[in-house]
Amino acid sequence: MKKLLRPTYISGKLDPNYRRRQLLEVCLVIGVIALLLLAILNLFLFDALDLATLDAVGASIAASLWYLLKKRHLIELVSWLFTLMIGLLITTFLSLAAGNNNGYLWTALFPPFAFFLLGKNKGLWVTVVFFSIFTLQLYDTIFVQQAPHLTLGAFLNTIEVFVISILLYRFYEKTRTEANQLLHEQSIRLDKMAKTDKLTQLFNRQYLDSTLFSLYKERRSLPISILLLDVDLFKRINDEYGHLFGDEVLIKLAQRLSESVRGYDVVGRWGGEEFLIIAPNTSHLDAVELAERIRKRLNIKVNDAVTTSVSIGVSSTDRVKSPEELISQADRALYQAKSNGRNRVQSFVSAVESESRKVNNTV
Ligand SMILES: Nc1nc2c(ncn2[C@@H]2O[C@H](COP(=O)(O)OP(=O)(O)OP(=O)(O)O)[C@@H](O)[C@H]2O)c(=O)[nH]1
Repeated sequence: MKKLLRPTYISGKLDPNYRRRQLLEVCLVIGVIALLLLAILNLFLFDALDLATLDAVGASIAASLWYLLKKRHLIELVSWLFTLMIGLLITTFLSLAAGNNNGYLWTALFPPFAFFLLGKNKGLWVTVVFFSIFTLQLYDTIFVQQAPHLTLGAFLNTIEVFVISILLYRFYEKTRTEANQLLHEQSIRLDKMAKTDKLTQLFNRQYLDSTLFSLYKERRSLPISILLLDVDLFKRINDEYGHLFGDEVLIKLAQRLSESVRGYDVVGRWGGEEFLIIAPNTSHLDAVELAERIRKRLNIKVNDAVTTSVSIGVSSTDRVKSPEELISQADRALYQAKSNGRNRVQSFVSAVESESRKVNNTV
């Protein structure tokens, strides 16, 4: 019941509800227009008030379903009501028309709607129930009411077509759902690959760039801070223990790094042995504190001879005019941290102060 009343919103063409919604919308709009026209014809041309009333009721039901679909986004509920409505329409028509025409051909329309709108399992059960009712009606028409043009052969042929169409439509629906599912999983996998750095499994530079740009655009009163982090003397580790060992160290550092940040921080590999942390809604002081905590946690004893250390440059958006400037300030701070002896955090603000102090002393 909860699922029936849960609104679902329109997303891209990969959304399994996209085409269901389209089919329902088209059918309901056509239904409202056709039923209103029939009501007018029945009232003014054929003087049949009872049929005109029936048409008007049908048009109101179709319009209400359209409202539930378009304005309330209740696609599950509308799918069920629409399928049941079609089933009722056909059974009512069959019992009115009896065997006077080939009206039972309308039953062929039921499975495509039921399977497409309700899925392979619910569609199967609903179709079986309605086909059983149609079969009983047909039996009554042929053998009880002795319809003139229908024979035992017609009855058997119809049942055979019922069974085959149930099997075929279920097969098509299964194929369609599986293909959709596969596409969906592939698009998730591709999306992940496009964002991820292969070695460390952190976000890659492209993703960091685009995230920083969009966060910068949407920033509010609180600043965004970034931490640019570089592993110290990493070349020595590579030279002494080999590139593969260097890779393992990078993976270990990346793991520790992602464990050290808060859930809303974005961590990625900026390139080589450099990492970037984007800390949204974080003041410069808080970012420096965060950097200090990270620096301590990344002092990892990799083997008896090697303990890693990192240098970190910190900058914040309250002092910049663009994301590029934010990066360049963090880069300058990082450079200072390296020049001041490595294994330290350098805020851009104090980096500038110490640079200007140096200039003043020289003058
Ligand atoms: N194993 C491994 N090494 C890498 C990777 N990317 C970059 N490097 C190495 O990282 C080293 C970076 O060295 P440098 O830029 O000289 O800096 P450093 O030795 O870390 O010294 P400082 O930055 O000044 O502390 C180079 O030897 C690169 O080859 C990688 O994916 N795997």
